[in-house]
Amino acid sequence: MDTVFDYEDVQLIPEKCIVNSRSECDTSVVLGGRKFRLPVVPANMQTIIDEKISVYLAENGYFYIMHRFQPEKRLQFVKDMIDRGLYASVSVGVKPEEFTFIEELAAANLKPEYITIDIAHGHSDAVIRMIHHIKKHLPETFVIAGNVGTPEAVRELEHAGADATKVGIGPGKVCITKIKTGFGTGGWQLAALRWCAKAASKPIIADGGIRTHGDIAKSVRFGATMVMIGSLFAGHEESPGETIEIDGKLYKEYFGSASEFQKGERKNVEGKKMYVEFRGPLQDTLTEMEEDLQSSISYAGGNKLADIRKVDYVIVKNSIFNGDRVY
Ligand SMILES: NC(=O)C1=CN([C@@H]2O[C@H](COP(=O)(O)OP(=O)(O)OC[C@H]3O[C@@H](n4cnc5c(N)ncnc54)[C@H](OP(=O)(O)O)[C@@H]3O)[C@@H](O)[C@H]2O)C=CC1
Ligand SMILES: Nc1nc2c(ncn2[C@@H]2O[C@H](COP(=O)(O)O)[C@@H](O)[C@H]2O)c(=O)[nH]1
Repeated sequence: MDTVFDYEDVQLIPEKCIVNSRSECDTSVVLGGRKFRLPVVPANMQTIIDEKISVYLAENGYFYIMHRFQPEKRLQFVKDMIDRGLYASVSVGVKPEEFTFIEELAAANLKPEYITIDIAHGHSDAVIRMIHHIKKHLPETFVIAGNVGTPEAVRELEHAGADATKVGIGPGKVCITKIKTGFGTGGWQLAALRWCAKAASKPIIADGGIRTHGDIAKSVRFGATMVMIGSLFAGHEESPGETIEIDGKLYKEYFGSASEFQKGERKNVEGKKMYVEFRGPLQDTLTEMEEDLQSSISYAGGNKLADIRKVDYVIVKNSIFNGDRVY
């Protein structure tokens, strides 16, 4: 592998503008035959997404993936979304009861449009077995498999039948995998994305490490079709995490899916809890992301998302913030 770098080490190089207004730039993306307004999906974590947010995102043209941490509610969730005329998008693990859940969906003739296999170390036979299981019982469902961090893993999961792979092991804000195990793409997630994207023949979802809206454009440049984001979505008034007040300022709870707060025990803990600053309504962030991405497309000299893929870049090793705070 050649040079490695992360989001903050890279700047994209502008091309001559071809639009008269940033509003002409189209940020939409197609995944699994559906068109979404943004190439962004809030992380399938319990402090990021819930039923209400899922409905809001589906109704308003955004992609969502419901988390898998209240398994007793999942079947009804799929049914409710279908009854409302909305697409259903849920997550599964790989334990035996998760295989049963797929069979229950099929038996009830409930066919989610999207199922995401959400495992820390997705390059595994267990994930391959689950891909085969979903394709056998729900052949029309679009299967996203992850998480992985190598081209070999992308190829193997695609070969097993995955329709998209999710790349990112350890770059997350509440992740401690990199510290506790010494493994992962933390610190070089953007280069890992590029490495994986070169091997991919199907869409890639870049997962973790997004700290600014510009990082979304950088992900697209290096091969992502969609970008999964946790921390930037944790602080909204709709966010499911607890709201606390410190010295008159509001904060929201954000914890890892492999943290003791999620697991209820201190076993194989690879995640932590933090508090993020309150950011107001979710739609304000989605609108700002869209505006910023429209601007990115204009700097790329284009009018659609794919035009970002063509731009050149420089590596500026840890210097783009020049000592400034991000916000
Ligand atoms: N993207 C990332 O960097 C990471 C994300 N996470 C998130 O945390 C949540 C929990 O993940 P996960 O622990 O996989 O889910 P589960 O706790 O559901 O574990 C899934 C299965 O995989 C096994 N397993 C877990 N990790 C490994 C491993 N390193 N090697 C072999 N087998 C393993 C588990 O067994 P056993 O527990 O007995 O080993 C279990 O049978 C998920 O939402 C995941 O996305 C967690 C860590 C990293
Ligand atoms: N290593 C861990 N990674 C985790 C855990 N819970 C979630 N995640 C991953 O983080 C991203 C979100 O990253 P962010 O930088 O946008 O906040 C999420 O989608 C998961 O892939 C965990 O407990 N440990």
